[in-house]
Amino acid sequence: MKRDNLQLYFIMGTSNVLIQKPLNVLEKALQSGITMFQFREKGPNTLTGQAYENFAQECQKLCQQYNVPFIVNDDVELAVKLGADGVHIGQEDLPVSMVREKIGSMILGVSVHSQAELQTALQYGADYVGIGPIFATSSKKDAKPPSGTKFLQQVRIQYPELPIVAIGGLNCSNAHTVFKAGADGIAVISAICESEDISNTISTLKSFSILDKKIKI
Ligand SMILES: Cc1ncc(COP(=O)(O)OP(=O)(O)O)c(N)n1
Ligand SMILES: Cc1nc(C(=O)O)sc1CCOP(=O)(O)O
Ligand SMILES: [Mg+2]
Repeated sequence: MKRDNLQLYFIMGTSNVLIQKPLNVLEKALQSGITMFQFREKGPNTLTGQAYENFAQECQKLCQQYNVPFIVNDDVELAVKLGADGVHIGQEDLPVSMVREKIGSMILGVSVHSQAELQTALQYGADYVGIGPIFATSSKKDAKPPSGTKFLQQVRIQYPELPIVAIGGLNCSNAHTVFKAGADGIAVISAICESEDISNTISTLKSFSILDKKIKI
């Protein structure tokens, strides 16, 4: 996995999309330039059983068409079954060591909030870390209190080459703060799911990254 893949990491499940069809939102986001996708079917009235698996597969197929990595949140068995590109886990999920054993060389993303969690993630070969919530979020009901950018800045100084994605309450008005703090990218749900103009939102969010700045020069 390259650090560039984290530039604009879109996370979505059916409960995040109220008006449009979830697959239409994903396709529009892919057309508009998201660089990574996480299937996160969590929250109220979520799909289960075969419908859950079918929806995951449809998301995966779309990601493959646009050559964007397809990452599964939490569900390691599903990721292995579908041959996903990777898995994202947090501190309440299976231990990092166990997940690495189950997924082999697939991409492994781990949420970290402290030095201890970071060291464990690195010890077992996390490919990237997720740091958040930076700002308040309404998309994760059990989210920790907003952390701001201090920990993110510390981790960047400590590990200049580590792929880091920031998450939690990020939008077109505040995303610049996390790129400035050293994040390679941002992970968002509501900024895209609730956008009235997905294409414009995505180009604005990406414009804060150094990758887009390099292209413009
Ligand atoms: C990119 C990214 N970062 C953090 C998270 C949060 O993971 P986790 O703490 O396991 O919470 P859930 O998403 O499982 O509710 C994430 N999913 N993605
Ligand atoms: C899935 C998730 N994880 C978080 C964390 O802090 O670990 S915050 C979050 C929700 C992000 O959604 P939005 O972009 O709508 O704030
Ligand atoms: Mg999790």
